Amino acid sequence: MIQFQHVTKSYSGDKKAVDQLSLTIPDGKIFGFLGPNGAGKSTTIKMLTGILPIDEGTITINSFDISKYPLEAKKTFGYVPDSPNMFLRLKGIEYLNFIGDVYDIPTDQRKEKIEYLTKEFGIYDVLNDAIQTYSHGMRQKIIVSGVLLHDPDVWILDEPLTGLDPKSSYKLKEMMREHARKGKTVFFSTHVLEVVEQLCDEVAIINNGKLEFTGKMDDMREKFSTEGSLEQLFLELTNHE
Ligand SMILES: Nc1ncnc2c1ncn2[C@@H]1O[C@H](COP(=O)(O)OP(=O)(O)OP(=O)(O)O)[C@@H](O)[C@H]1O
Repeated sequence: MIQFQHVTKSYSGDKKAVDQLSLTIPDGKIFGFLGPNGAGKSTTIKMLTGILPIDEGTITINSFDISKYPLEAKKTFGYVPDSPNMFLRLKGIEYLNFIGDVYDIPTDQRKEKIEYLTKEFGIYDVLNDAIQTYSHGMRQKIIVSGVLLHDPDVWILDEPLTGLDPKSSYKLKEMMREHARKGKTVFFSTHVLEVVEQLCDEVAIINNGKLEFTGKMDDMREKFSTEGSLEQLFLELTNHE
């Protein structure tokens, strides 16, 4: 479970990138964090994962406060960032073995899992190439494989489907469903309404740093259809490339 309590963040000046966000992400559900470009999704996820300090409020992941107990909190989650341009000089296999070392995954299990995951995502044959030679989608797949390799309880995914080919996107969605079915936590962000409609059990909508809505998908549809003030937001969430 993830809990945000009155979380606020400004980069500079008065404008708040995230403003008094309070939100609970339950276990056993796929939870979508939806908002147009610049709404505050990545800032929220960067605070959640301990990359950015929180100005005000608290965030707990499986009861560990990310500011007070960062190591304990970090052991419980896996994170796929929106930009997969990391560890570019490593070969794919070196990156996955590095993750295996960090999370103490026994060598025999590691080999089997790496083979399974990278075959599922169609990157097995390029594991001996440097990540910098990979396309955006392939870089994303190696990072997703790294997260799945250590199989954390809590998955935090920032725009995970952007840049994935349809087959890999389908596979990742299936894996997210399976993880939630096992009673684990899946929290992902997107600026595309259609993605949450396909995938989510529950959704939170953020706009200009503020929470506009949180609840079940049917209630979100109802809110969009009945509240005229949300029309512009709805257009921004549906009108994408
Ligand atoms: N490093 C930064 N310095 C200053 N302002 C920033 C920085 N990063 C983000 N912002 C601002 O904070 C606000 C929220 O940005 P954020 O990246 O969290 O939005 P987002 O919902 O993730 O958008 P996108 O869908 O485009 O990734 C925006 O107004 C953005 O311009």
